[in-house]
Amino acid sequence: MSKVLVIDDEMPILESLEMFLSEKGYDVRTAASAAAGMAAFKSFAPDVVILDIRLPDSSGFEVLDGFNMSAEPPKVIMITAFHDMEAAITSMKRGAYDYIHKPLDADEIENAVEKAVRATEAERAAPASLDPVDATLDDVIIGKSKAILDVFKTMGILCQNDATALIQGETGTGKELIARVIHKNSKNQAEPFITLDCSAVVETLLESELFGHEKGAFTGAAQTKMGQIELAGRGTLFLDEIGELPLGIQGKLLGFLERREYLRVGGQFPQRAHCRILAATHRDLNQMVRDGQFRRDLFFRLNVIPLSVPPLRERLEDIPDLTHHFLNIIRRSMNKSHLRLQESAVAALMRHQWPGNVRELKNVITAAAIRSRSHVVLRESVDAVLAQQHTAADTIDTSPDLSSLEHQHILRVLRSVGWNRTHAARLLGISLPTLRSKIRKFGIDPSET
Ligand SMILES: Nc1ncnc2c1ncn2[C@@H]1O[C@H](COP(=O)(O)OP(=O)(O)OP(=O)(O)O)[C@@H](O)[C@H]1O
Repeated sequence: MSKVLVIDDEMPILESLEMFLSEKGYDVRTAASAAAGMAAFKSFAPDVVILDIRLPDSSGFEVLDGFNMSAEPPKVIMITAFHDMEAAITSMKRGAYDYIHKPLDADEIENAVEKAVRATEAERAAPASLDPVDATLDDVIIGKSKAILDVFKTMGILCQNDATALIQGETGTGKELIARVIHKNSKNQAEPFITLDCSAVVETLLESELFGHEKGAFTGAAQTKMGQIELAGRGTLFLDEIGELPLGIQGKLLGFLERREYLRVGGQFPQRAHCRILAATHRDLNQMVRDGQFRRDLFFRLNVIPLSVPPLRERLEDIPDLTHHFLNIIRRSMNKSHLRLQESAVAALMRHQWPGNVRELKNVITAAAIRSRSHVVLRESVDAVLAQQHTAADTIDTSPDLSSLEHQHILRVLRSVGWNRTHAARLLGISLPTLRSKIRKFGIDPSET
């Protein structure tokens, strides 16, 4: 039988909670002060404590700190009479499991206690030994599926030479990560790796961004400026979203790839370049060639060694390893070395279709971990994040408020592209800076997944 301790100085609350929770099958003790609460904690060893923030002899926060210093801290549900933002934030920051305000709602209390008990049980059921956090979490590509092993093979070839390559795959499949890893394993690894997102720069500035410009080349060109090709030195220039390159610049890029020479905007003397070009796109460049939107000759010139990254739904068997990897990253960034995922949650992750691919998986695990107030990310937290995503994608909002519709729609599009702002801006038909300002305006956050 799970044990619950209630600490509150209001007798009616103590009595009603004792009766209510006993009826629900819990072993309940009560205490009317901080001192009595600490004494009961030591003798009774509760699984869950319901703790009022205002107590006659001390603050509930100090009692909470005391519990958290014990060898086996209980799950603490803080309660307060005030709708107080600061108290709620302080409680969660100081390690409370949940926060509820008065007047107490029976269902809310029951749900919170049940969830806290389940979290405790999951923690006890989890293996005692922890996997050490891997030192190499950055720039590693996780996966053992046949599909990803094929990608590794092509990468191996690309690491031995400096051939141009085109990396194709849906949004969030890891194209930039792959480019970075190729660079890190190539002979010029000490040289720069520079990313230029072709869709994020307005057409008029793209040429100068790529090739640089001479002083006075156009209004506002007060100084000679190096382009990304020059800045990359003997390293790698990663051209992301190459499918968005305007046709005029496609011709100039082709000329550069063939001669390894280029002119700065407004320049007369060709510059020699040494960097390697890796390009990526989520679009079907073959189709774009057929539609006359992408130059055939440039496509063949880029696609010397094609590398196609399969969507996550075609390599679901990689999900357990990816999940483990992202959990390690979260452990490190949240400083929670004990964090782990309930085993049944992985099964739930393997049933999802992942339109936003690996980026979406990473976001879902992060959101579930942030929501979980225990060392174990419960399956129900993962389900809740996935369900929320699903609902947001499917529900037709009937709200008459235009601004909230805009907020919802932007959120929905961002989710559908795995939070890739560039793609979202394109789908929404607005510029990237406009999208950024709307994200700020509506306070949109990836943890809202
Ligand atoms: N196989 C993998 N192993 C580990 N992390 C991965 C893997 N694939 C993707 N990621 C992670 O997922 C996120 C998205 O990856 P990345 O930005 O490389 O995708 P992308 O295909 O370039 O996306 P986009 O087309 O939207 O630009 C990154 O945080 C990346 O580190």
